Amino acid sequence: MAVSGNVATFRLPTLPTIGEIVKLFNLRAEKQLSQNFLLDLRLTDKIVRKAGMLRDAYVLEVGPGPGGITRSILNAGVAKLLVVEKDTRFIAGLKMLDEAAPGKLQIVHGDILTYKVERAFPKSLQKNWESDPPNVHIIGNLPFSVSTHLIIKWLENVASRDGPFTYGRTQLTLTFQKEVAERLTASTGSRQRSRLSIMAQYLCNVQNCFTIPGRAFVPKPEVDVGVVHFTPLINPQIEQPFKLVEKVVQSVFQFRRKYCHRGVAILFPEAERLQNTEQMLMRADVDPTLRPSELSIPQFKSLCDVYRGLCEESPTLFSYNFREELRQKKMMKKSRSRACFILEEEEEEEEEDVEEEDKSL
Ligand SMILES: C[S@@+](CC[C@H](N)C(=O)[O-])C[C@H]1O[C@@H](n2cnc3c(N)ncnc32)[C@H](O)[C@@H]1O
Repeated sequence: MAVSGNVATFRLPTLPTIGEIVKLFNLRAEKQLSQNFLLDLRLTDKIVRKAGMLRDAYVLEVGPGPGGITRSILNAGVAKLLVVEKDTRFIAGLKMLDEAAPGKLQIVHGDILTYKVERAFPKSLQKNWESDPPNVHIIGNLPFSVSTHLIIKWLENVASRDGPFTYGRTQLTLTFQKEVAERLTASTGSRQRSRLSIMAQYLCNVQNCFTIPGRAFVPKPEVDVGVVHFTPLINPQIEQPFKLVEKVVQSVFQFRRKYCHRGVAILFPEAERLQNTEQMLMRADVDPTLRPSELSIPQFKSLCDVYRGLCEESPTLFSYNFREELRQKKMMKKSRSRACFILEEEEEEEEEDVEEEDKSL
């Protein structure tokens, strides 16, 4: 099937199926690398359609593996496709695709976490941030651990308009574990609303395109997969440095089942906690008894703006680290009562919540 709606001018010649490529090159999926392959080209076509119009586009595919999505991208009539693959075993199979699509495919054996995307394509593709997105796209079905790490890195790049966003508002189409895809797109008040929802949505228009059942992959992962499309916003909904937004959002969601004042409080050293928390929530006009998931992005914006003001008034505030304070308190207690060390109830609760939030990023 060609990409629907587009009259693609390029079609790959008949090639061995992805399943045959996997057998031919003995590409057994490595469990410790969380490799799961998509062999059904109708599905890979569907993912690629969600990236938008790719005719004459410059595309970076992350983690092509045996090349299912790679074929669909080439068939969409792109000008250039650059693939970054970490596992050398896939390079020979990808070279077959290179021969079938001369001049279109560039294979990089490397790690996307360190690859310099800003050098991948010609500078002439750059567009103003305020213009339509450039004809540059990133597509990938990566292991979940990598894609979550990567999206946080790339969101920071959106904020600073560097890395893949040197070209302008480069669009991303990436897969995530279904639950992460739901968090990325969760709206105010929903159960899945989390730190990731705010960080993604204040910077991008984020769309949960569709879910791929785990059974569509070989080998079958334990979970289903969500395909998510990101288009950076012209104007971020919060105009503060990424690290400041990250700190406020992370703190608020630290105690996700409690009222939001609990999370806001940990932005401040113990000595001035109560007073500053009250002041911050009042100035930001945020009801302290809302749960973190009930806060809208404009409310996070107010919190970030007020916190920025407080940091300007007190220059050491931004470097304050609640966990560090907690760790030092624990160490002092430990040394005071080595024989029987009992955590106070509230600290235990805080520790549990901190751990719980770490798990549910
Ligand atoms: C889940 S498999 C998907 C393969 C293929 N795209 C598909 O859909 O069938 C993930 C692929 O990403 C590659 N990969 C994992 N970590 C990577 C990294 N840091 N940089 C580049 N590729 C990576 C793996 O080797 C593997 O080929």
